Amino acid sequence: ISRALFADVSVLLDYYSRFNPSPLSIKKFLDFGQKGCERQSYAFLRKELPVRLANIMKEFSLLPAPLLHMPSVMTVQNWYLRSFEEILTFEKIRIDDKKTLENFCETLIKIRNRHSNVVQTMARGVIELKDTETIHAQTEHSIQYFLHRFYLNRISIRMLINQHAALFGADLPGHPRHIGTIDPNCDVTSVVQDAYDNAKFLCDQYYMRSPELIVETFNVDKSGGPISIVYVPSHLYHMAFELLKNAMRAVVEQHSDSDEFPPIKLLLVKGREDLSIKISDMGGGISRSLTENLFHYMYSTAPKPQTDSQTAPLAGYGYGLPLSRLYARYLQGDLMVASVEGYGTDAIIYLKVLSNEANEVLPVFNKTSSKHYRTHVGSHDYSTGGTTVNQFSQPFPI
Ligand SMILES: O=S(=O)(c1ccc(O)cc1O)N1Cc2ccccc2C1
Repeated sequence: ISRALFADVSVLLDYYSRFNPSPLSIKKFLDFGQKGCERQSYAFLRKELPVRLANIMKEFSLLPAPLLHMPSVMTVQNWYLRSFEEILTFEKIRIDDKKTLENFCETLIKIRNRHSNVVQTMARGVIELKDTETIHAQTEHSIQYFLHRFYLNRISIRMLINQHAALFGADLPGHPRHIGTIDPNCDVTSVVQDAYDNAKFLCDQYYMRSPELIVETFNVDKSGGPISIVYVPSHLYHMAFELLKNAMRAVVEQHSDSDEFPPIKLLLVKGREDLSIKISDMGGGISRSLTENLFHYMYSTAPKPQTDSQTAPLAGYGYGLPLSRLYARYLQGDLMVASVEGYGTDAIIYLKVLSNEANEVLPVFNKTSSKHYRTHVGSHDYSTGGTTVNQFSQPFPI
């Protein structure tokens, strides 16, 4: 980028990163989709998208220098810079005639396509870093912290673009009753069943057999009808598919020499506040010390050659679990894994039942977030008798 242009862009980055992103609830998305118009969406997005882009782009510069200078990370940064500039060209335009609205929508779709491989490209950047140098605790913490926020920010930007393109753009029309990517009556049981059918298909292809699924549902409002919420079916599908794949793999590998598998149990309960989906497998489980690694982005997406079956079953887990948890957290839900080593694992998805409570959760660039890139994760404030790391970072002479 030419020097003058670069100076100009960094001024704009500073300006837009000073605004906090404006979270929308799934109810607001729904109401706007049913009665909002393209001009209003345009007026909102041409400010909100630069704000969300600038907030995460400022955080890029806080990344540990070694990662920041990895070729793949530089590539992703350039995609963000170009997209940021392209949207800003609409901030200067006064008129919002039909042609401008069309150009805006085309620009959003071009940006969505440019960023389609961001997850893989960033993953490659982390692997490039791992292959060039050892990663210290602080660096690992900063990378984990950044990637959670970076992917959450990306989910939110793609949600805004997808809604605008689906409602006003040339995107293929989805379900007639869907509002953009949102289903006002998302039938959770049928989405989860779809996820199981597809995971089963893959499992049968790879292992020649697969465990059955037993579904139990409870609806506290006793309506007796299907359990449904206002939600984004593609997000729910992504989460359920990931957890069912993990459960199937665990059961098949744990019971490889027996001729029948313990079934995977899925409990679906719609409470007053939470809709919970618990997926229980008897796949042998995982120790507590390894459970936290399940959500680390450090594990390469290309699985390491498994030396023996004793090595952690999580290597090569790719980003499926951490990204699935971000989809849940994006609209104030959550995803948890509770394992009983030697027996099996429960994985639970929590979603908000009330659409006005399902607000976007958006990372904000400020002093608090910047602190996370500086604090020293090494000093502990608990002693466990093992190698207590003290401020001298050497074990006490015992
Ligand atoms: O770590 S797990 O307990 C496990 C983790 C997440 C999940 O959703 C379900 C799970 O079951 N598990 C994954 C796996 C793969 C191969 C062999 C054995 C195991 C055990």
